[in-house]
Amino acid sequence: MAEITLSSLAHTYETNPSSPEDYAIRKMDHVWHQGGAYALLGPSGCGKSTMLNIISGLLQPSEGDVIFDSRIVNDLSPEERNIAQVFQFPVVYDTMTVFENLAFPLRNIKTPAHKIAPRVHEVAEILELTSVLKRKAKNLNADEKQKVSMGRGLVRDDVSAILFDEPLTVIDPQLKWKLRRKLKQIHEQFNITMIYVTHDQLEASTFAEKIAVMYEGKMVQFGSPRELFERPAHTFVGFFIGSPGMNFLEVAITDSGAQYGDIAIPINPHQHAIAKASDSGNIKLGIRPEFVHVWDDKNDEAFEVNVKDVEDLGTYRIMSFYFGDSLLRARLHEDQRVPQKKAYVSFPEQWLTLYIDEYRVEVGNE
Ligand SMILES: Nc1ncnc2c1ncn2[C@@H]1O[C@H](COP(=O)(O)OP(=O)(O)OP(=O)(O)O)[C@@H](O)[C@H]1O
Repeated sequence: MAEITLSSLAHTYETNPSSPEDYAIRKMDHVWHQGGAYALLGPSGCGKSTMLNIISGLLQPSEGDVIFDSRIVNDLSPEERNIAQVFQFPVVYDTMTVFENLAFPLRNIKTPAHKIAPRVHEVAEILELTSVLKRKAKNLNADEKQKVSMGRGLVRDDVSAILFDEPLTVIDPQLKWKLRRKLKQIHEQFNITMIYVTHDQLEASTFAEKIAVMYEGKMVQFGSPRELFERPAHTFVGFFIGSPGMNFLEVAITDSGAQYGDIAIPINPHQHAIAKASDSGNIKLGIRPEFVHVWDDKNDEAFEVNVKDVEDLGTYRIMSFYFGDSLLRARLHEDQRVPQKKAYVSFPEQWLTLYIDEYRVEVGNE
């Protein structure tokens, strides 16, 4: 078991990188604490697999160090790093039985014979593989094979960490939910560091205590699911997390607040001061649809807006409306009056976030 530190880490697949865009991982520092349940979340191509392969030792970073506790492990192989990795597609030995597949990693590290069967049975029990232990792996279906693959990762209790690279992609949707819960249970039981790569926010937030969001080779936020939702540190996090994502308005900063076209929007004084001092031409206001206040009646605090449509999503509704030239969204509660052509909305100051060059400006008391 280990704390995994990435120190000044960067990786490029190019031979002569000339710009930041040439890097699959841009220079970064990060610590994965021992025993954490983490998700690495981001869209296709943002660098998730590259990061995982650098931690496991399948890939050598172009720059920086991978440190397990206080030891630099850059030159160590995955076996020497003691990392278990579970991939998108099952890695099992077809001609072996399920029992032999699960026992294999233990035999590899010369586990005494009397300890092997109890451990294999324990892991098989958790993954509900007990009834197929004697079956040849080639006779299993895709779900069962992937469970065996995961079991092979989980069977050793001496690993530094277990890395999962989209392990539930091939799994039937019904079983996906169950397996995610199992992984969580295993994490609680064995206290092993787990890093789980996914591009699915639901998968990430049901599994992980903390989520690292990657975007264009950068880790743009590392926080709890709640932090990512309430305080997105980067516009990408606001856009990517939540359904629908955050609303954004490109604004100018005036002496009194933010200005969107000819509409003045009051903002937090601390954020206002920072924005005023900035010479950036890229300033945005963000607010989640959940935090847009939709009033039943006209009042001094509210902006009058034109409603485009209201989508019924069962327990709630999403109202799309025009604010100046921008199409924004607000979430309506089940029992809330549904506005017709006109609606009255306001943006509560505590939920209005200012972004300069795509990064969030902290509010004074945070
Ligand atoms: N072996 C390689 N050679 C060259 N470029 C690569 C290689 N592997 C990945 N890349 C590039 O590095 C960037 C990051 O890829 P990576 O596979 O790490 O992303 P990812 O977030 O895991 O994506 P996905 O979810 O699609 O697997 C992408 O631009 C990709 O095209």
